[in-house]
Amino acid sequence: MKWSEIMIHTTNEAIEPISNILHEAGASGVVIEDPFDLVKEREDQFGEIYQLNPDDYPEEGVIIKAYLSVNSFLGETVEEIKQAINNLALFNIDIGQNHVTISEVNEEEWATAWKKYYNPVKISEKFTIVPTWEKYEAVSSDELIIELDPGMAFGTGTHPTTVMCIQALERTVKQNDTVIDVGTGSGVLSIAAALLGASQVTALDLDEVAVQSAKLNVKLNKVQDKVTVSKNDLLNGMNGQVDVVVSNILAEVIMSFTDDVAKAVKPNGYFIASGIIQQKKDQVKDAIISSGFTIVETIVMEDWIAFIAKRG
Ligand SMILES: C[S@@+](CC[C@H](N)C(=O)[O-])C[C@H]1O[C@@H](n2cnc3c(N)ncnc32)[C@H](O)[C@@H]1O
Repeated sequence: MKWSEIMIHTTNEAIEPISNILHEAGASGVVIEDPFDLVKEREDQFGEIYQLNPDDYPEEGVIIKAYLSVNSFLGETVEEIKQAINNLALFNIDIGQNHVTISEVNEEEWATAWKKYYNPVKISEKFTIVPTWEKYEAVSSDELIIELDPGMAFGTGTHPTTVMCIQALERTVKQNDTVIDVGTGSGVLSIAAALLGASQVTALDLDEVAVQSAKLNVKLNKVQDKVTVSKNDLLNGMNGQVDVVVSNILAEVIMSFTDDVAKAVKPNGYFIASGIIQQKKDQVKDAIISSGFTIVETIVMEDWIAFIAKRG
């Protein structure tokens, strides 16, 4: 099969909405080239073990690459993508240079392009994320390993918004806790919660592709006895209360359902909210506090913020 590579030069803030647009347009996976990854490696903060080529990275902003199968309506698909990206500006999302280029590649190149950027990576004190196709031996006996095949869902486990959630889960989840993961993507956060000792984890996503991907990864990590994956819009229709709700979604979405989260969290339980771009930090914080939470920790990574909030 022939593939066409679409390349969009944009901003950090626009990664998630543009990735969603590309997924909805049928793109097969999305690769993010972010110059922060290079800096991160130089700092060697978490002992990352891969080499990156600076020539592949933009000097400012990020490049999002995705692959579309070449068919008779490719031109229309590309136009729809461009239009949807332009519309993001209406929601005050900074789309930066918004430079879009298209080129053709074959299937073999696509397979390499995707995997080149995804290697075993230690993302927190306890967790190392390992792509299913890589061999990896644990370095220490208390290291926790998450094997992942994100397929077309968001959640390679290495995005700053995900990393912050995993670090927050490490600090909040206790043995036998119950957890809800809203917007599970590849299922990475639910798997992390189960490996940290949660007895029951509910993984929810609106996107059927994510639901299938999460189910696969839950089995791969042998936590299917603890994690249930379902298609659901945020917390709609959910009953009962849990110890921890974790959600890595856009700031606007977080703000839209903080009251529902407050109903779903037990007194003294936690809400971990991520996917928040710096500029939206105060708005999201206010929304979380006005729903009855106290912010106990603010985590910052690159342009992103995550909150650990406790219900009073
Ligand atoms: C940024 S990804 C996070 C994936 C994963 N939890 C992680 O941390 O890497 C956000 C996910 O939220 C899902 N999502 C967006 N809106 C949603 C909604 N209204 N209800 C449930 N899931 C939603 C998307 O499909 C996507 O999989």
